[in-house]
Amino acid sequence: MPPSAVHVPHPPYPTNVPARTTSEGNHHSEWICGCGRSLEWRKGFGILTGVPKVSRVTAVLEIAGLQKTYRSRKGTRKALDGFDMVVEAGQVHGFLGPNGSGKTTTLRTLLGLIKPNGGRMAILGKEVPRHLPETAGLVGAIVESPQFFGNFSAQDTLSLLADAGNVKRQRVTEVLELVGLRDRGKDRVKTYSLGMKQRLAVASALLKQPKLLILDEPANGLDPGGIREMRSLMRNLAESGMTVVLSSHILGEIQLICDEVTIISAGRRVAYGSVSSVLAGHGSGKTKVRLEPGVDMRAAVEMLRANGAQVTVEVDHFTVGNAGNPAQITRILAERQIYVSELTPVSADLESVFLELTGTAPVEGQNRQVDQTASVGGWGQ
Ligand SMILES: Nc1ncnc2c1ncn2[C@@H]1O[C@H](COP(=O)(O)OP(=O)(O)OP(=O)(O)O)[C@@H](O)[C@H]1O
Repeated sequence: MPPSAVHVPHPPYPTNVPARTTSEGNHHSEWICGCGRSLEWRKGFGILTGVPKVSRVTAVLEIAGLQKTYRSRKGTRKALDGFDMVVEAGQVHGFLGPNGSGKTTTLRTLLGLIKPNGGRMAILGKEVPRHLPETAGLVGAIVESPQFFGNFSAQDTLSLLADAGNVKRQRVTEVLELVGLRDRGKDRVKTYSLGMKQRLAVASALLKQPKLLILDEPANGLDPGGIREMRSLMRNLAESGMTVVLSSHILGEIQLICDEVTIISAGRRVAYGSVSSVLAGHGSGKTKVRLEPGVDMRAAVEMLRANGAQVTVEVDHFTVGNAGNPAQITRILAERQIYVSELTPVSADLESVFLELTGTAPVEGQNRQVDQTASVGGWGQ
């Protein structure tokens, strides 16, 4: 059945129906028209058959099986290899991946700047690129560093964009305030620092009060204070109902700010879900050990090292890096009448999980090449 035959305009967006996730992490959602009928033609779009239907659309962004191969005289390069992504309404969603993993390709494809070779995408319940004209006004995006006229001020730049997009001039003042450029809004852009230009870019993406904001490295060039301000801006926007997709290499920042993350490697999704669930699946392999007060920590450490443990000593505790079975630690120490008062697995942080999942952890004595984890299909062949 062709889409037009069943498509009834959807309720504006989005609903508060929670997404459901299986133990395997599969996302289950059903696409329902305003009339309440299921859009059967979307069945192949990441929807599992035989799954009970939720009553409304909850995903602001849904990508399924996206494929993109760049072709040139030199050969082909597979940038996206069946990539999937789901972003629920009102989230700050981190989009992470090493250099060359396919993030920009995904975002550019989503915005209609690149044609995919396969897969399906929908923004705010509408398939793109077919419905891009309807969704374009609802999406604000900075995918590559935007170029501004150096002789224009931020205010001139935004006013021009506002006029072109039928946005009220009042909104220019609001977005300048939001991104912290109020006092420099009348200065020429060529006098701006990198971070100030970045703020202007975010302001331009916010002009239309988009429902979905896509930002590629928004913290690029920002000072620590600016990064913190950007973080609270993102959170405030999400709290006001906007959905924010954030691509960044600053993983500590992502861990602080994002509700959920999608990790891409070699054009495929390798992990997704809430930050805590992604972390929960990956222990650090380290165990923190604290001894009873007054016990000789140095003797305990020596004993463990003699048994092959990799121990890092901190001020009032130590960490064993390779304790496959933490009971070994207590056994070795107890044999010498040394007793532990704390034995805690150290949880992984997003950076170490990222490095593990994407295979990009530095290896001593090796210079990893950017494409080392990519699936390269005959470049130069
Ligand atoms: N126009 C192009 N022609 C050929 N190959 C391309 C083109 N654009 C991107 N690629 C290749 O596609 C792959 C994915 O690139 P992409 O820019 O999507 O990565 P990325 O995850 O955004 O990287 P980064 O974090 O460095 O910005 C890379 O191997 C890149 O070299």
